[in-house]
Amino acid sequence: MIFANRYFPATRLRRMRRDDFSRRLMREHTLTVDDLIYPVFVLEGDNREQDVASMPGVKRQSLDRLLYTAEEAVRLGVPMLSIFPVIENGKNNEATEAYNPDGLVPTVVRALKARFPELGLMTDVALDPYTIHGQDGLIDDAGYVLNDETTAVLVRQALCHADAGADMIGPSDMMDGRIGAIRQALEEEGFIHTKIFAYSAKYASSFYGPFRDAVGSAGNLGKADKKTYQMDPANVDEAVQEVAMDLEEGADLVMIKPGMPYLDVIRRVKDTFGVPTFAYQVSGEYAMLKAAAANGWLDGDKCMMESLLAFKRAGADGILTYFALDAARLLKA
Ligand SMILES: NCC(=O)CCC(=O)O
Ligand SMILES: [Mg+2]
Repeated sequence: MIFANRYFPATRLRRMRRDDFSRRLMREHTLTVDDLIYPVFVLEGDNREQDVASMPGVKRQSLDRLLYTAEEAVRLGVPMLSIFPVIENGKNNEATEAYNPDGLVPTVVRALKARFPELGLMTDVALDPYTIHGQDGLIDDAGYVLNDETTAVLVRQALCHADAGADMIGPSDMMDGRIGAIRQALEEEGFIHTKIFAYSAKYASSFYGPFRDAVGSAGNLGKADKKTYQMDPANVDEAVQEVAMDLEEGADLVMIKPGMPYLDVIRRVKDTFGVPTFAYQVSGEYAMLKAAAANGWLDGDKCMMESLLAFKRAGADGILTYFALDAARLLKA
């Protein structure tokens, strides 16, 4: 008999796997509620709630309804919400609504902070909800997204969110130099505690489709793509460079997005920098798992928990996920 492992049978790895107690003792990674960030979609107006067809279980809600969702997040111990606005009126080429102090996001932040001061709030800093063309920045006549002109608007947007009480600013736009510009402006205006959660390695992914349905930017974007500013899915050294720059410029936390198809990037970033590193399990990942579960092809709860644990194993400190409340409920049970 030929043994692949010459120590066999002295070493039987199945010995430790045989019983639940020994499996628990040797478990290397765990998922807890502290790892979860819940992205929410907010609508203008009152008493409004809409299902997102491609994201079963996810809703767009007006503020009065969102307060109940926030209350549930607090009850379950989820540390933070990430707020995404659905802008129905006021889109233009200059994205002026992005820094309106009485706009949807600042209004929602003030109301949530007043009601649930202990619940962390992150706001998205990017112009795609506010532009007619659905790009994350200002464009020139050829449709090219202008870096420095966009950054100037992002700075105004970030200050507007910080002034409303946002705990974390999440620039998701991928302009060069925007973390430094935002950090400098925050410092100058006295917002020294406002954290910057940098979407550092955001790939030009096809897994964002359902999100664009949710915020209603899919129609605006049409057939255009974001490849001149988001990263090429083929690259990983470039992600390291992106993260290095964002940290140098003053980011407090960094993100890799999407999640599950990019676990190698998470591991590389965590090992290289050892800083707070997060994954975004994006809308397309959520939709895939939900669709398979709805068909009876996968066990939805088990695959959800396994996918979230995989981010921890890959080195992530936490995960932005549309499953946050569902996972928190299971963890509590
Ligand atoms: N800036 C936020 C996103 O693009 C979210 C993507 C997704 O969940 O698909
Ligand atoms: Mg960058």
